[in-house]
Amino acid sequence: MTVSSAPISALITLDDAVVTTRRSGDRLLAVPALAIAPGSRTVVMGPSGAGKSMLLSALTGRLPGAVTLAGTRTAAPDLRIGFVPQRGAEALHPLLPIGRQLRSVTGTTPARVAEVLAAVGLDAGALAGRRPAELSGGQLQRAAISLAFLGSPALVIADEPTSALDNASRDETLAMLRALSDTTGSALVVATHDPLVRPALDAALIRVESGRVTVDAGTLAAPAAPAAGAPAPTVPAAHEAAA
Ligand SMILES: Nc1ncnc2c1ncn2[C@@H]1O[C@H](COP(=O)(O)OP(=O)(O)OP(=O)(O)O)[C@@H](O)[C@H]1O
Repeated sequence: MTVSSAPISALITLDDAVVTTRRSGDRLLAVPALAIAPGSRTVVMGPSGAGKSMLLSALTGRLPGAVTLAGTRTAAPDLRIGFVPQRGAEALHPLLPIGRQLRSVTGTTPARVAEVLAAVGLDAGALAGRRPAELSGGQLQRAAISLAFLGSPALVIADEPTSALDNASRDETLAMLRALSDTTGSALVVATHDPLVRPALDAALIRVESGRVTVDAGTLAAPAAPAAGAPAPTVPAAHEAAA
């Protein structure tokens, strides 16, 4: 496995990457060529067991111990990746109040946490002091999303972030992810079974079938570069690093 930290325009690339089991050498995933551009949105779709979660792991470069990755993976220097799991509770410590854990994980202030919770529609005054078991599934997913974006990552990866939600919470969550990726400039890669996710996110499409990854032609184009002299994408106050 080659890992490069040379400056590249893509956040992450995989070239001729193959994931196999260590014990039997069975091939679980093959990625001919894939690049995740800054600020892009991508949906990964495919049947159960096809290799969607394995592809997300391969993008992060952190794979389960039972498998190995061959080929070439490049990543932008100091790349920060936020993660949103299927159920928000999986991203949260079960015993700590929400506000306290968001503060301690990211080293930020209570005011900043309140700001970030407000950005995902949560009232910090009412919820920051509660433990995860005292929040609904939709509220937990919002808290997990705020945690994923809190560190201003260049890339947020989400593994079936809406599959445990009802339709209303799903639609709100997708709108939130889209708005956050727009306003923060973070790229977004979302694995899902749900065909509604891609149009809701206005995302490019990667298909995974029986471990084979294909990219819909032209859908992973990088976003338009800012005009010369244009300011860098602005990050709203709720997503700026704490002073
Ligand atoms: N830690 C592991 N060790 C060995 N094989 C694994 C491991 N994790 C997953 N696999 C295998 O890799 C293949 C792809 O699994 P993966 O979890 O990526 O599928 P998926 O497309 O995300 O499925 P689902 O939609 O059901 O979550 C499956 O055959 C699975 O059994």
